[in-house]
Amino acid sequence: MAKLKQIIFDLDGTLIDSAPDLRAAMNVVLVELGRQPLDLKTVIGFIGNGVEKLVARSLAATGGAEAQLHPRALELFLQAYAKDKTTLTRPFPGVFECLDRLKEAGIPMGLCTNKPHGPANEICEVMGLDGYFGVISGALPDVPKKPDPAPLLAVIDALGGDPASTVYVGDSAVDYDTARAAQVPFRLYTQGYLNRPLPDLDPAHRFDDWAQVDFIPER
Ligand SMILES: O=C(O)COP(=O)(O)O
Ligand SMILES: [Mg+2]
Repeated sequence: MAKLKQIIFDLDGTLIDSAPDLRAAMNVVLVELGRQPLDLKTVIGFIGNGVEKLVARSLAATGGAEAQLHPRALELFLQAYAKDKTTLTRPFPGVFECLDRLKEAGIPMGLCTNKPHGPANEICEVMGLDGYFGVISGALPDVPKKPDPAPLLAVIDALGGDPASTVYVGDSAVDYDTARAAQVPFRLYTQGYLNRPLPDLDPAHRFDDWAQVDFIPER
């Protein structure tokens, strides 16, 4: 890898443990539709490809994802999540200390998430994460999502860097696929929402503790 110039993070399952609020909002929808609520582990398995997929997978798991039901379920989900985005959400241990170290080292940082752009920005603000990032990029309608490399490449560009000297830090196979497609070095946080094994990923490129990880060893 070229000398690290900038670092970009995924949000859900990487910096924040947001699944409990995603599950709560999803269960508001399911109960409203007369379906059974889902447990946390099941919902975690559905996170990573954006809210449209989360809703579709939750419908499929509770009686069927009829195409005509999806838009209404998505609208109900977004309403419920807008009301209650951070009540049960917490940063993973050591995240802020790590971001502080990188900020002190003068490393430009960005965020690239499949969470919708509005909620992603609001959550970062409420949780005090917004001050670390030069760019916060969330999902927008009709714009490709990860694993398409476009959103990650756009953040790299906006920060003024290039793929080879960037690290993308994520928790999912979607993030891994995105980094590969963008030819960006990748680090996996193993305590997030990984729902597909990544046998090709070098063990040295995985970490399970934000307090221990050193993204800039070549300093
Ligand atoms: O919204 C999702 O499905 C996942 O969001 P993430 O890209 O921050 O992990
Ligand atoms: Mg994630």
